[in-house]
This record gives sequence, structure tokens and C-alpha cells, in this order.
Amino acid sequence: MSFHTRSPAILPSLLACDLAKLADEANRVAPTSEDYVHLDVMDGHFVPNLSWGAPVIKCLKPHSKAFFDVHLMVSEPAKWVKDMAEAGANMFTFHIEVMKDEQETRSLIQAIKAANMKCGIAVKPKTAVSTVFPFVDDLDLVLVMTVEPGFGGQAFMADMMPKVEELREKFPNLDVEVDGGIGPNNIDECAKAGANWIVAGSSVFKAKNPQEVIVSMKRSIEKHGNGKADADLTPLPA
Ligand SMILES: O=C(CO)[C@H](O)[C@H](O)COP(=O)(O)O
Ligand SMILES: [Co+2]
Repeated sequence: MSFHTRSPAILPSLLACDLAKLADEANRVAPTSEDYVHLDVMDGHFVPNLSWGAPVIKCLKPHSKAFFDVHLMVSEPAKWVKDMAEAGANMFTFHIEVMKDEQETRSLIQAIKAANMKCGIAVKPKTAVSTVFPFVDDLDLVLVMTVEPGFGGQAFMADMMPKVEELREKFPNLDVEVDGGIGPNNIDECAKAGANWIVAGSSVFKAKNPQEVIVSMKRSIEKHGNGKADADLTPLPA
């Protein structure tokens, strides 16, 4: 059984940053141990794109205090568990679409936890969210993709919100993450549906003031997702 925190989190996706300055960029948007970064691992097979693997994550780790949320868009996630754990991944999220059966999924969840990482399962836009229901009690998080995985900078798919609503209704304390095309213009929609972990790549890194975008998005989750009144929220930085 996993303990679901339902804590609000904004996770800047480093895919959208200046990759020549990876460590500086991570620290620009996620400077403290209370912060998060989202790291997209792509194998050129599950998705038609390549990004980085464990060696890059391992190099970045000593330069960042942030929580490393690793999203594995790979065909064989089991092969990556050991390397990702050694590289310093804190959350290992794999796609349900690559699992051949329930048994394989359960052993992968076990292996991830035995390697001292938190475990999440992701669903692509065309995958029914009910595919993850049998595993939720053993998961730390479910990730609902709001774009087809593979590339940053795509348009947000609002029609994925019913999946988020269903998860939130069935599992009130589960951490529900959304990823793809999210920014200040659609954060309220995600938060109202019940998402509390929000990945944001382009909207954060293309902003003049990334911290302002992060704080305002977090405020939206607290307001809509956790039912706090405006008066309870800390003011935005000047
Ligand atoms: O998993 C992903 C793509 O497959 C990325 O995390 C996602 O696209 C974030 O970037 P953006 O906010 O620019 O859409
Ligand atoms: Co991602």
C-alpha cells in the first residue's frame, strides 16, 4: 500500500530548457529541496524521439536539490530500474501500454519500490484510465498524458479531463499528475478536475519570469484542488 500525499506540485519539464545549461536551468526553476523537476526519458522506440538516459540524470543529480520525477517513455522500463535508481531518480513513472499483463506490471512496481524509488503509471491519451485501477493501491501517482507523448510544446488536450475527474472521484487522496501543453491558461481546468501534480515545460521556460508562473499555477491547484480559500494562500511575490 502506498501513502498518497495529495500535495500540490508544479514540475518544470527540463525538456523545454536550454539543454546546454541543464544544471543552471534546473536550479533556476527548482532551487530548493521542496521543488521538483520532471525528466522525460525517451528511447526512440516507444516514442519517435530521443532525449537522455541515466548517465545525464546521474550527472545532474549532484547539482540539484530538487525531487527528480522521471517519466519513462520507453518500451522496456524494467531494464532501466537499476540505472535510474543509481542515477538518483526519486519517482519512476512507466507507461501501462508497454506492459504485457497484470503480473508483469505488479513485478515492475515491486522492483521500483525495492530500488527505493516512488512509483507511478502513465496513460497515453487513447488509453482508458481504468487500466491502472487494479494497481492504484500500490502506486504513488498516476500520470494522465494531455498530449501524445514524445515532444514538448504540443497543444493541451482538454478532453483528457474526464480521466482526471474519474481518478479523483475514485481515489480521493491519490496524487494525480497531468503532462503536456499546460500553463497559466489551462491550469484552472486541470486543478478543478482534480490534478495536483502539474508538469509544465514550455510555459515555464518560455516565460520572462518562470518563478511567477510556477507560483501562480501552484496557487490555482491549492485554490481549486485542495479547497483552500483565497485568504489562506500566501501572496504572490512582487
Ligand atoms: O512528457 C512530455 C512529452 O512527451 C513532456 O513532459 C511534456 O511535453 C512537457 O512539455 P510541454 O509543457 O512543453 O508540453
Ligand atoms: Co513528461
